[in-house]
Amino acid sequence: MTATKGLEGIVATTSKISSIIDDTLTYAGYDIDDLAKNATFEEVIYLLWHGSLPTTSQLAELTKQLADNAAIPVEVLNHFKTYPIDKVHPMGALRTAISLLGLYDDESDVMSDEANYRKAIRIQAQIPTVVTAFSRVRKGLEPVAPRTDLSFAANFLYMLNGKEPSSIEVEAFNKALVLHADHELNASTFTARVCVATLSDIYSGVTAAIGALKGPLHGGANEQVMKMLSEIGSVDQAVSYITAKLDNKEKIMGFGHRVYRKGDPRAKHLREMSKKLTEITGQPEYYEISIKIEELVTTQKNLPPNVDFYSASVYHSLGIDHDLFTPIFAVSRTSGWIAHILEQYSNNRLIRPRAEYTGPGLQKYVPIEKR
Ligand SMILES: CC(=O)SCCNC(=O)CCNC(=O)[C@H](O)C(C)(C)COP(=O)(O)OP(=O)(O)OC[C@H]1O[C@@H](n2cnc3c(N)ncnc32)[C@H](O)[C@@H]1OP(=O)(O)O
Ligand SMILES: O=C([O-])CC(=O)C(=O)O
Repeated sequence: MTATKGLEGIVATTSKISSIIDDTLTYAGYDIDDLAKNATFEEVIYLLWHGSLPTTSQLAELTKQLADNAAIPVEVLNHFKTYPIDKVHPMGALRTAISLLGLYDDESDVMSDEANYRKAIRIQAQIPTVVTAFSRVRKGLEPVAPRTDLSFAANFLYMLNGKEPSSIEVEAFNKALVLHADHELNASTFTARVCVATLSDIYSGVTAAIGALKGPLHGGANEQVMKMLSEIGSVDQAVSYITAKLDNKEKIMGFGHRVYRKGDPRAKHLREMSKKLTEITGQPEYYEISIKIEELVTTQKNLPPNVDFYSASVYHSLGIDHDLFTPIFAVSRTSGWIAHILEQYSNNRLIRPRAEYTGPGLQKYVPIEKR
């Protein structure tokens, strides 16, 4: 038995949900470029969960189900108030809150297809409420109740800020949600599938996935990108900052990818949005610094930006706190995690690979007084 470090190139499952072939990303056969330009996030949820785009009535039904289930139990809201609020990262709060939501769901451990679909709706509907309510509670503000007349993207920004977003803000946020929704067998999705392949419940699968997304080599990179942009501060500082990091063999967050070689097709949509939004907010430097970093890292390391790179300046331009960037990734990726969880249940086998043993040879037990 020989191990493949990081399981690189190992095909671990079949899936109908999304594919990355020759650097092209598709959701159920639809090119991400097409979806990013045309689709709402609600349509993408339907596509990932059902394998086809919804009709008008199917979309209306899903939208209503999401709206009807968006409120979260008061116990979860009260729980936030018990957290050591100034020390808690919102990804830790989110991981705990999704687990907690499972305790208040009467169907948490009911494993029928119908119950699993109802739980899927509840989790997808409630995750924006959890993220936005936590954000407000930690600032001493009252949570804003979800509205039933706004789109998923608009409702998130409304619950976060307590005021209706502009159309360009909704367009940008919807696009970001569409672009982050699914990505084949990335680390957090694999985690979710491993978890539920033991026939554990959906809440456990999503909680486990949030834990995996949190790391800076995966979803946590977007917050780190913003930290880097803030540290650089102006275009003329970019060369010395990036060169020093690369000379020091440090990774530049938001660059590189395990699967893409020529580049991440999602990045260009966010680059375009970043340009537009930073002009509107009067902070074009964040876009200009990003462009300079891209030029440096692609020429010096031949590494293109991934989805996390330009999402940072997009979310910053929407006025979103930097430590909410990764929870927002989770809000979107929940749609993909759930699609994969349901697919795993539908054709399940325990996921249990082997390890190549590299420890000592056979030892004889030595009594403690003789060691
Ligand atoms: C949504 C997402 O999860 S997208 C990814 C988000 N993560 C990041 O942006 C973090 C920065 N990027 C990385 O750490 C990596 O590119 C990963 C984790 C995304 C992919 O990593 P892997 O396929 O395991 O590649 P690995 O980390 O082994 O890197 C291969 C080589 O490229 C270098 N490299 C990879 N990414 C970077 C980077 N961002 N900056 C500088 N060098 C890099 C490595 O140092 C390594 O060099 P070496 O062979 O000289 O040691
Ligand atoms: O696929 C990956 O390894 C990481 C990624 O880009 C994603 O999860 O969107």
